[in-house]
Amino acid sequence: MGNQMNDFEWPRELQTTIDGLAQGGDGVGRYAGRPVFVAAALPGEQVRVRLTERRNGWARGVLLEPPSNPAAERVTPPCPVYQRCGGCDWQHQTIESQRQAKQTILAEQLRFVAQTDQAEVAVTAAAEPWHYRSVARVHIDGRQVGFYAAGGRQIVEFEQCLIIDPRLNTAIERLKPLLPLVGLREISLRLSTTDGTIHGHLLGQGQSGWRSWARRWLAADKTIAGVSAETREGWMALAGAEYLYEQLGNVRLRITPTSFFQANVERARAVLQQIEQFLPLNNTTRLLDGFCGVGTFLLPLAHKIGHGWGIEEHPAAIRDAQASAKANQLTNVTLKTGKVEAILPQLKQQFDLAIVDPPRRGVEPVALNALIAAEPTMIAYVSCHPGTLARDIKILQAGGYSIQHAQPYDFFPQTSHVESLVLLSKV
Ligand SMILES: C[S@@+](CC[C@H](N)C(=O)[O-])C[C@H]1O[C@@H](n2cnc3c(N)ncnc32)[C@H](O)[C@@H]1O
Repeated sequence: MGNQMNDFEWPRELQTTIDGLAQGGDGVGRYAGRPVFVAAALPGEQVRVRLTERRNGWARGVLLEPPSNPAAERVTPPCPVYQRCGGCDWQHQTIESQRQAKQTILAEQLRFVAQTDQAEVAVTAAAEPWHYRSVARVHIDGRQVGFYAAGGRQIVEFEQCLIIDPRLNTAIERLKPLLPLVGLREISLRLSTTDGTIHGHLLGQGQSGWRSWARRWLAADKTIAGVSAETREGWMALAGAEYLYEQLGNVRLRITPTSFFQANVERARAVLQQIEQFLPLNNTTRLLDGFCGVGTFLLPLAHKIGHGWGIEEHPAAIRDAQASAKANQLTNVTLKTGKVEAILPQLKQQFDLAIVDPPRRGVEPVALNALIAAEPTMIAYVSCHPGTLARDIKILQAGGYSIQHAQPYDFFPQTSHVESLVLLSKV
């Protein structure tokens, strides 16, 4: 328990009424004026809570029993390992209320952190609530295969995960009889939604026997197109195809096993389409894609612009983007390896339009200031964390930008993760 020296004495258990949902997914109640974050609790519910973390200004806890007055949005989670597996924290509420909550969370972050009332948050753009993930990262111990338990490293086995693509469930079932494999701790399986092939990436203490095991896996399951392993230097191919490919717009993107690529590819396509509609691209446009990954947004837009710049810190992802640019005959892109905060200030390049899609920690202030200095007329900010998004928007607003459109995209139904697209334009 994360107790701290307190001047406020929290009880072990308490009763409260939930009045909202916090970024991060918990219900929020109050005790002696201080917020109490309660897992799996919904607004309006009166709950009895056992505290698991007590701080001076706030506490966190879990339900002692089902709420006495369950919210109308409460549903029975369909997954048999719900709350044991650390995967889906919001299966206890309807998909409609999840989406409404994501909208509220984004609106509140923009209001309270970015301090803007000007932003109207559009209705959450939604897609398939189940079986949407094209990546599954399973942990392995001997013959045990599963996901980590909530808040721990214990493996929770499952028969059919309800949020991964059914083809990944089948591949995991076919994999089990081939185990154990000495030194194997984890496999990341990625499905190409374009051609249905799967790539398996092995993590652990690699052994000489892994290569022949990989060949056996390929022979046992025809959907597995390639197997690779993590190494100290990066990665190595063990058997079959080295790369996976996904079609986005009119571009076929190459994806190395260690490169970031979106886990919900259908939503990534929807965001790309929306960016394309928002940004007034033409054949003289100078477009920046900060945090470009394998070129997910930049390359499909390249045929519509004058010149594009992509910046990405992971060398393998930039090599993928370069290979895809070449294979798709896109000669009007400059791809730079390195941190956006280091490269952008040095580029001294003006842009007409910009896309940024940073990790959860958001964009460094030095990079935001360099972006402002580059004077794009519009910025499309794709975010996986509403808090850091709102913090960064505050800086962009001070730099002369205002929000034109803000919308959550439901990339991860059944979870509290909020992905959003915000369009800003120069005032
Ligand atoms: C959320 S992903 C987006 C990638 C790409 N836009 C896509 O949709 O596939 C963020 C990317 O930023 C990269 N990254 C993280 N921190 C970075 C930094 N400081 N500078 C440049 N790239 C960074 C990661 O390697 C990752 O590829």
